[in-house]
Amino acid sequence: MRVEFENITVTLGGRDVVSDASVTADTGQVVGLVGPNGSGKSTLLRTLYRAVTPRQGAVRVNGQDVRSLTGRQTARTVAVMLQDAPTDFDLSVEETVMLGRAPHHPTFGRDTPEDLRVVDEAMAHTEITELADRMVATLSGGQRQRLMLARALAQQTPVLVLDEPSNHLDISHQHELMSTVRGLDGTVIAALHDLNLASQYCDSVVVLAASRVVAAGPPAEVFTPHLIRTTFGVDVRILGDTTEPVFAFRRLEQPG
Ligand SMILES: Nc1ncnc2c1ncn2[C@@H]1O[C@H](COP(=O)(O)OP(=O)(O)OP(=O)(O)O)[C@@H](O)[C@H]1O
Repeated sequence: MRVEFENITVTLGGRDVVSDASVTADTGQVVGLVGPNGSGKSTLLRTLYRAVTPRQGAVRVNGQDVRSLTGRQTARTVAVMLQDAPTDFDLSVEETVMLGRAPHHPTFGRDTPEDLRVVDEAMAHTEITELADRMVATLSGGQRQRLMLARALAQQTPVLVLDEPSNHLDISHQHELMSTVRGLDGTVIAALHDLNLASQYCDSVVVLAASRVVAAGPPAEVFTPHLIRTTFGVDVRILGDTTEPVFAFRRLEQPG
């Protein structure tokens, strides 16, 4: 499904925290949102799953304004993996992944063999099968993050939103996660802090700074030393070749 954010402005606390942002993710693409803390990445994502209403603009999924979808239709269309997953619910890992099936059930419907198959597959994909009977509260940060991805995968939606999905993951699981989402058929939009991960796994990246989109396109074109310096305030050395650049960052020397 094609996702379009069209001239989105979001006002919170009397301030435009997203200003006139337009972003398109074509069907099957992985699009990365990058930018400094507070630049508006999460807020822009929230407009897609209707946790925030834009003051101006519209978000469309395959041409349809998300505001015209029911809650159930939204849950069947967009799955969300948040950066700080709640931990205070008294459920096992498997039961939590099963929550992802809820939008596919009739009200008070029972779990079907198909639900169990999808849940098993999602747990295997995210390497949490051996944790299936553990209570969520006992998991480590990284295990919890993989659980939240499993729940989102079990939802089997054509659009997946990831909000800083890898902040608790070790390096191997960061790559595992990105390569899992890369291998999905659906459209993925992810807020990412790691420019190397964004560069390696995203078809295109969108750079937000101070609530505005300042650049968008293929990572190799967008992530220039100039853009990284002006947006993030760090110097960058680019290693490797131009098709697979690797960034090494260094704090800007202070003048004087
Ligand atoms: N409910 C709210 N009321 C007032 N301001 C808010 C609210 N929610 C977010 N903001 C502000 O909006 C701005 C953008 O926040 P947002 O979480 O979208 O940024 P972000 O780019 O995702 O940041 P980070 O990289 O730190 O996660 C921030 O200045 C934040 O403090």
